[in-house]
Amino acid sequence: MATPTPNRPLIVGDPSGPSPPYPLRMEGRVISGFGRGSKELGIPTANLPVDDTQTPWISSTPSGVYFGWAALRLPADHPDALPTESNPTTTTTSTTTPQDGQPPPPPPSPPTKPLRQGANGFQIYPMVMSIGYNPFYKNTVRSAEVHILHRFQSDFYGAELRLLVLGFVREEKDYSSLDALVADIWFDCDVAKRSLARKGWAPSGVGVVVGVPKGDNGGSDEGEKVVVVSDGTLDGEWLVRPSELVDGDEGKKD
Ligand SMILES: Cc1cc2nc3c(=O)[nH]c(=O)nc-3n(C[C@H](O)[C@H](O)[C@H](O)COP(=O)(O)O)c2cc1C
Ligand SMILES: Nc1ncnc2c1ncn2[C@@H]1O[C@H](COP(=O)(O)OP(=O)(O)O)[C@@H](O)[C@H]1O
Repeated sequence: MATPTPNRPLIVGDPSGPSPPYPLRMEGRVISGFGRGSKELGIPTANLPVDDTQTPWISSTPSGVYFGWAALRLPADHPDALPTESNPTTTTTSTTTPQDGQPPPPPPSPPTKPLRQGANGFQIYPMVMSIGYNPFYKNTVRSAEVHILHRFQSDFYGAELRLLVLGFVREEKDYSSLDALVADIWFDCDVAKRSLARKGWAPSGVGVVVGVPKGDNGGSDEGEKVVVVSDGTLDGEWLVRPSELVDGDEGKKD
């Protein structure tokens, strides 16, 4: 049994971008898990079916924590669904929020071109995920569960979720307490945010917002420093290609 992992790096991977076997791809509709994420941990995790006919790499990949980008296709009536591409409202540019004791930053210069936030109904978010047996809970079935680094106003069971997995953070562990597990997951979130906030790790042609905590010691203060990585160099087209799933078959939670 373990305490939170000490002295681990806050950034994973080379600045130029992911290296083989990454990126790895996984997709499906969000299914129910054991209902612990929100209630016990305060960290909701969207589960995807673990099926090696659909995701050939999943059975051989080491259990552990991974990070990358999630593309989520929310139903139009979901409170977090964005306007459609035909009616874009969002333009972005690189900016940060003020740091304590520092003068406010100059207003952002106008963007040279509007950056799309996604396409074909998909919205892109940074994510951190766990693949494995959750030794703290002693699961007997392997699960794949994703914490999207965004505060959603409501659930999205049944929504189509695509994952571009870009790197490995750490092995999964048992813990001496729930607090120790939660502390390590928050640190994983910080590692994902910082690692993705680099041009070589951000999708090209898409504006993405990554909240990075202000301090250097991790923490869960999402959004204290907001980094907008405009137009990275990573090929993210797979994330936003048109959906092949039939709507109306979302298998929503009762
Ligand atoms: C980034 C991340 C790291 C995780 N690391 C571990 C871990 O090291 N050990 C473990 O037992 N569970 C780990 N989990 C899994 C949580 O225990 C799991 O999300 C929780 O059991 C909720 O499951 P549920 O979706 O079935 O409710 C991790 C989850 C996430 C999102
Ligand atoms: N930031 C988020 N990341 C992942 N899922 C979220 C997030 N916010 C809300 N959810 C919703 O919460 C659900 C997961 O909650 P959780 O308590 O872990 O239950 P379950 O065990 O059924 O997965 C997801 O399926 C999704 O609908």
